[in-house]
Amino acid sequence: MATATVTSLPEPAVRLEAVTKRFGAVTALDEVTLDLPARRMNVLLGLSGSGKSTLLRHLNGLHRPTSGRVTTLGVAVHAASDRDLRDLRCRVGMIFQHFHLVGPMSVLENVCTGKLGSLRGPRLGLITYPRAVREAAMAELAAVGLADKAFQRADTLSGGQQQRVAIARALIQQPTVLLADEPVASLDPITADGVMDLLARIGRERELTVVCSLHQVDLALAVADRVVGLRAGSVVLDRDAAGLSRAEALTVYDPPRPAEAAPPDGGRLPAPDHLARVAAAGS
Ligand SMILES: Nc1ncnc2c1ncn2[C@@H]1O[C@H](COP(=O)(O)OP(=O)(O)OP(=O)(O)O)[C@@H](O)[C@H]1O
Repeated sequence: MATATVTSLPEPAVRLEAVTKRFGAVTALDEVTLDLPARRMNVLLGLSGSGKSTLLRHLNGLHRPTSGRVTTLGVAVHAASDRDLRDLRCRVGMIFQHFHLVGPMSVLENVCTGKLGSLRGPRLGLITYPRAVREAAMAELAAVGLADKAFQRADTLSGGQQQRVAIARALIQQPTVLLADEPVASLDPITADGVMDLLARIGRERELTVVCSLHQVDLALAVADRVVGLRAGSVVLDRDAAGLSRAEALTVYDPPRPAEAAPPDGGRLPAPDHLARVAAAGS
């Protein structure tokens, strides 16, 4: 299987073909086939446990599928060597719900750590990073509006500020794809709006392919170009956000009917009739 890295930006940026992921008896993803367009804000919606994080983690090889194919930026992730994955991860940034900053470290050094994947050898202390990296980190902090916090300990910042630092840490990699796993789930609604606005604006300005899981439907509709809905590991909605109504988006959260109750092996739930009608209305 070829796993060559490509230099031009493929379209779609991400392709999943019949991807199934099982954790023991649990089927987290069930035959997911999906294309995510390049240079767009792609939002994943779905109940807790529907498979959003699992899907995201397949895109940079943090998970490998039980079966099926995952292609990110032209790299066959399902078959990639560790070295191919390391190279891919230099082009695929990731941010998380709980920020994953090093609390006692300065904000600026936290941003510099985003470059560790492409620097040789360990670094300890801001001064051990090349000047060009420190300057790039300052520029990214300015881009997220936090240049004045550069020399403060990361754990003295608010949650919204910490997530902005995490965004700056991802941006210093100069990624082509940015994965965001519930980036605002720990934030109050106003701060969440601000962080998502920032993410959407930077994504547009830098022509990033963003893949972001969210729990807030209204926020998703406000920022998304494409909305993908997951239920019990299956795609039940895959639409451009333009023209997608709130009611249609909310169908992602419809409970399965009793006849669709998950079999003991955690197998696939069939899509309800009304979702088929929603899909047909959008085609
Ligand atoms: N490492 C793992 N080991 C075992 N089961 C897992 C693992 N990761 C995920 N799962 C299971 O896979 C299913 C999908 O989980 P996943 O975290 O992808 O859902 P999610 O939609 O991201 O949920 P949330 O919104 O709560 O983060 C769940 O049943 C979960 O318990």
